[in-house]
Amino acid sequence: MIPVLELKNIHKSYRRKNSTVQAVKGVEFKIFPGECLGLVGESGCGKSTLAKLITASESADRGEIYIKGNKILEGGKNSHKMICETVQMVFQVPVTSFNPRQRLGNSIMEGMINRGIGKKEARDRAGEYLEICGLAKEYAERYPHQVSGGECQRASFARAIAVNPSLLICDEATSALDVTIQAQIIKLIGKLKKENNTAYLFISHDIAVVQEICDRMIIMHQGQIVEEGRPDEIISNPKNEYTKILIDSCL
Ligand SMILES: Nc1ncnc2c1ncn2[C@@H]1O[C@H](COP(=O)(O)OP(=O)(O)OP(=O)(O)O)[C@@H](O)[C@H]1O
Repeated sequence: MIPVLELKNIHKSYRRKNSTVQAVKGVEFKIFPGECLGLVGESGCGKSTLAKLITASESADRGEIYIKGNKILEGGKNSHKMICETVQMVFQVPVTSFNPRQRLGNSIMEGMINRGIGKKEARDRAGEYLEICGLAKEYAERYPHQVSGGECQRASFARAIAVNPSLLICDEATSALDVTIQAQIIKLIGKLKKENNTAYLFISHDIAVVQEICDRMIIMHQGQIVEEGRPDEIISNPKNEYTKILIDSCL
């Protein structure tokens, strides 16, 4: 089976005024269709950098990224198109990812219209996706500042799933939600995984949530993968010293 996403020996550094930070050092992993991969690690270990590299908002110093078997080329038009068609992202603070002057419904419709769906159908579907994500259709008429953080997060999931992505990257996407909304979103992720074969890269500090929804998990420490495996196995029998500390501090 061809992975939806494959990272090979990825390195990324950031240059600061008087120093260089090695944010990602030789990271490799694959995600297959319908699989949810959890990415866990302390603040600053390079998780968001990986998400930025996958969506080409940053470019790697070294290494290769493949989406559905196709190599992503920096600045390549085809690569950009493929990322847009295949990958969607949901962020921790969704309000900043919405255009403040656009109603939520119009933001959700945008991706569908870009894919050739008629305006009327896109509008109907936007309402349906909002409902799938636990919001009334009427939320389509609201602006981002007129909804709560949790509601905005659900609208952001609606926007992401409206274009039926093969890979959905959730970067701390459930961290700011209260437990009931979080449970709804987790249920939704499970449903989409099963029904649409959507693959997930689920970036989180929350090992308990990762254990609940992820098929595999990766532990990152200082830019490197230090452990990889099934969440239950890692949590009950961590092999790496850092993993042990992380699990003890989280559970
Ligand atoms: N644009 C940038 N310029 C310079 N350094 C950066 C930049 N972006 C990230 N870094 C540094 O790279 C390292 C990895 O950052 P990254 O945001 O990937 O971590 P993270 O694991 O996502 O952290 P968090 O969980 O806090 O979001 C950190 O040391 C961070 O300070």
